[in-house]
Amino acid sequence: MNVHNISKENSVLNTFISEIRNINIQKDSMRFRRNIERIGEILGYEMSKSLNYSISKIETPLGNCNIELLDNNIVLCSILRAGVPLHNGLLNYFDTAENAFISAYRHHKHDPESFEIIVEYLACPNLEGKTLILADPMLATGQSMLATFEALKPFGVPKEVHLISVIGAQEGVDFLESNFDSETHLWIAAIDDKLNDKGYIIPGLGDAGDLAFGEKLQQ
Ligand SMILES: O=P(O)(O)OC[C@H]1O[C@H](OP(=O)(O)OP(=O)(O)O)[C@H](O)[C@@H]1O
Ligand SMILES: O=c1cc[nH]c(=O)[nH]1
Ligand SMILES: [Mg+2]
Repeated sequence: MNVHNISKENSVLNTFISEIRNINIQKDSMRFRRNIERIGEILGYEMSKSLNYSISKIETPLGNCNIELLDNNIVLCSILRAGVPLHNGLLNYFDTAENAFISAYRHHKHDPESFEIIVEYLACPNLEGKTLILADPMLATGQSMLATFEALKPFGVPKEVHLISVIGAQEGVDFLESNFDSETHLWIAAIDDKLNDKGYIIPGLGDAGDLAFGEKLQQ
């Protein structure tokens, strides 16, 4: 897998990452969602540099020019719930992308430290030969990303797969590296050191779904 850790280079991205992590600023859910969206825009822009382009002739009011435009047929798939603002950010840049949504949540069976991933809702176009972007802001154990990717398999074989995440734990990145093929790309805005015993990223930011949309009752 090709891992692109965008925060290796300083940029305005650092501001948005610091705000979603900051215990005070993150309480403003509108700002939290907007920051995730802005990070989605930046990750999408960085990812776009790896896509395929071909020359188009553009007529301006004063003449013609050639410009290389995106060839890829993109399907943008986000993991509910926390993926929604990230999806919006990516869709801001990939105007003609097709869209897919899939749900994944942690179901705690007996104790708070063990869980399984439940995939229930799935709406997806044909993926055959397309460029699949699978987006989820938090990459903790990596199990949601893998479970959703497996659930998408009946929809066709994508030409390219790009995973997009905002904050990951090194453990989750390693898990994806051993479960996705070497051609897959991971575009990520920050990689943290570890997970706690409940599978939360440390230092991370807390619960992204709750920060974006409010607390939910455990099922
Ligand atoms: O890498 P993993 O260990 O699988 O964890 C990451 C998952 O956890 C969060 O979702 P959560 O289950 O909190 O659902 P939510 O988006 O509805 O809050 C996050 O959005 C990922 O989907
Ligand atoms: O740290 C984490 C891990 C999973 N889901 C989150 O929202 N945060
Ligand atoms: Mg989730």
